[in-house]
Amino acid sequence: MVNQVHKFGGSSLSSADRFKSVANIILTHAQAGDCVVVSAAGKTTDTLVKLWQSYQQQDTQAIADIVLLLSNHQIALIEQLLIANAKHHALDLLETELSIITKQAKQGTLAEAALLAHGELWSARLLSAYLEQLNVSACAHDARQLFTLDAGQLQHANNQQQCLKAIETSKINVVTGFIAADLHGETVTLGRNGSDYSATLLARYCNAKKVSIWTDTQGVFSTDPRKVANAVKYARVCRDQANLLARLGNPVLHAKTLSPLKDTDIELVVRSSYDPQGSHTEIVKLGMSKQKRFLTTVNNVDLLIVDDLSEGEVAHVSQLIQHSLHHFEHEGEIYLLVPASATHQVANYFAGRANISESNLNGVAIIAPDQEVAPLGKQSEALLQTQSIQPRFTHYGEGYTLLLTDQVLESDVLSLLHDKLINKAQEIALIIAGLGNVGAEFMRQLPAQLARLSTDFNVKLVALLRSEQMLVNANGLDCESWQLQWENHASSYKQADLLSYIDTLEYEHKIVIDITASEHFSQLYSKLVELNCHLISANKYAGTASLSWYQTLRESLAQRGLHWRYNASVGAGLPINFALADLQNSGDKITRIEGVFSGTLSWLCSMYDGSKAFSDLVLEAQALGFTEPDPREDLSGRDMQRKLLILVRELGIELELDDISLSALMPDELSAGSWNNFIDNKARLDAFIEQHAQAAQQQNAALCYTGLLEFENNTLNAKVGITYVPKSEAVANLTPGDNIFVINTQWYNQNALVIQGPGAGKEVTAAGVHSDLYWLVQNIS
Ligand SMILES: NC(=O)C1=CN([C@@H]2O[C@H](COP(=O)(O)OP(=O)(O)OC[C@H]3O[C@@H](n4cnc5c(N)ncnc54)[C@H](OP(=O)(O)O)[C@@H]3O)[C@@H](O)[C@H]2O)C=CC1
Ligand SMILES: N[C@@H](CC=O)C(=O)O
Repeated sequence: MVNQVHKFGGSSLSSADRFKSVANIILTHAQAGDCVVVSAAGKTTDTLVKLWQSYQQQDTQAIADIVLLLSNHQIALIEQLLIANAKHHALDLLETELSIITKQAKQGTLAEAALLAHGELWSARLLSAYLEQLNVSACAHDARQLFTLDAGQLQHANNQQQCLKAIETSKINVVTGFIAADLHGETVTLGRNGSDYSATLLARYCNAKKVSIWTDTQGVFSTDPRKVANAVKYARVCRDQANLLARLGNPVLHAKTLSPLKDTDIELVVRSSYDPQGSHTEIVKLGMSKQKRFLTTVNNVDLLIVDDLSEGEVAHVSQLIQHSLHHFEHEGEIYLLVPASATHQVANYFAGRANISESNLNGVAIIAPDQEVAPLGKQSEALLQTQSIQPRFTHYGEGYTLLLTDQVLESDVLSLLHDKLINKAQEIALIIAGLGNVGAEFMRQLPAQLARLSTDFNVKLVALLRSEQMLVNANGLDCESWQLQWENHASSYKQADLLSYIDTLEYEHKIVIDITASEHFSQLYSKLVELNCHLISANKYAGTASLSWYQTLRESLAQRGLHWRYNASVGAGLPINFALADLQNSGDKITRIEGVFSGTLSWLCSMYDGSKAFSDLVLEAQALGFTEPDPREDLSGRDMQRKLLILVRELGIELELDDISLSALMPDELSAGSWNNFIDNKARLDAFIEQHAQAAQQQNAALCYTGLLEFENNTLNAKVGITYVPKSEAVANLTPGDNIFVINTQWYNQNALVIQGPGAGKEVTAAGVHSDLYWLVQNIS
């Protein structure tokens, strides 16, 4: 049974390395019985078209040159991919075919479609032979044996029978795209982007479940990402909008590609063969995804008014000019939007029934949910006028508006339209994990923050999570009354439930905010990134996980263009990460960071004067919301060690947590066992501290807990631990709870840059997370 049809275009097969990547994709994504539809390698079809033109012009020298070019290209591919008999066989066949082409060109018997078909035939044969060489059972099919047309009409019943008979269920079936045969067995082509069409036809004939169009873009974007940097890739697009995009000239999908899928449940996915693990776009049936906004450009078109247009004529002319035509009714007339290069041919076809109404037009189409079309059209006209661009023709259709003008719209104008009309409407989903000390405060601050953001952005809170329960609403939760909703509607969940919920969220951007203290939750990050979530962490576990895990996470974030903010994980609300990034961006080099990076330990050391037991102060710090959920994480120095590692990695230095030496502010034996056990033995902590405090006092110093990162003779020294600091120094005189970061750099050498202020506490930490959220929303939209 054919499970999937994969289709690879010319750019996916443009070199031997690309063929190898395609084979890898097949190895991971295809199974026996699947079909792989291929286009001609690289620019082979263009070269064959040039050969045909030279043949028509009877330019024998050009014919010889082009045949040599084709031969060299194919020989290079074969030589680099095949060995032994497979190679010799492929080279022999190629030589025979090229000499037949040369002979037919001399005799005047070349046929255009049969000539163009060679590109796909070469690709299918080569890929199939290469797969066999990799011990993957594969066979090549010439689609002229599968698809027959009679007077331009596909013979569906017959074709289906042919396909079901020919496709081998125990092999990977590599099928030529783009070509078919007529009733006499003569080659016909399926038109521009015919290989995509071949793939969906094949899927229909073989009852496949899914078609994957592997291309050089990651999917369907809100606009052309090559022209507009802020273009957003959509995870799901409805077939009707994809169809409209195609008819209006958007190059990613073509209207013909979609037609065989009508009334079927076959899934269609557009994904990148350059980034096979990356995210993609699913083209889904109507109602399975919300309608989106798109901006697509229309270049070099003419508008024809056609009289007495009968049913099927547009499809017929589209077939004739090998381009999907869009037609619409406007002020009582039927208009055809025709590429200027095809106007002559179209006008000839209608023989006196078509008049050119406007010519040499460019412009844009905005595709949007019906109710948004009119206001968007008006706004775009106004925006174009601010750029001194007057639309020559404006049409409001079902689900789109078309604005045509004299001039080609450049990237700056498209970016303006996109930012104002498309991006601003994009929805951002917030998923918040952790509603404890800091999380609850974050929620208290959220309504005011969302109100601030709402003037420009569409941010919705869609999930709240604790360790065992979650509260979700894909349309948005009311963040003022979350506690009440939690009491009434929170339900237990498993990680798989959470991930599948996030996967189905129909938002352009998703942000997961981790305000847990959970290592387990941080281990979900890679899956969240696969679901295209941006991340914000107050939690320090991901930033201090093993270097290999951390680097893999960073790579997959970068591959997907996702952000990860974690400013609150060090210094709570203090802008330490921003400062380090800015220093480095300015070309400065950080040579030393020293200070106190724990609010809890700063508070404890400053408050301790012997009048109160140290352990009682620990409980007070806990009640003030300074400590980690288990304060031993602070007392052990582990929390400060984590913070230093986060800073070190921020500087691009590759280090593991245990490379930072540590001495604890408590006796080692108290680290094991339960918190109650610790409380039972708190006298040992008090004695430990008392001893250190006296030793410090004898040196006229203060008992402090500090961290240090320095480079000496190119060697890195990173440590956290107990220090006796002379009482005259700033570190010994901190306001209780303050952090201090003393930063030396190339430019701040003798006179250090100092960042100091509250380094723990729920308000400042929650505010630090909000600062990351604000930054992220500004930067993703
Ligand atoms: N306090 C401070 O000044 C600062 C704290 N931070 C960091 O902020 C984070 C939160 O600290 P704090 O609020 O004090 O911690 P709390 O223990 O008070 O709250 C933790 C929250 O996380 C939830 N949680 C735990 N595990 C999971 C999980 N697997 N999935 C979803 N939710 C989970 C808990 O849910 P449940 O109630 O069900 O257990 C709880 O709501 C920590 O990482 C801390 O290091 C960072 C800077 C400063
Ligand atoms: N427990 C931590 C809280 C912030 O990360 C500290 O005291 O600094």
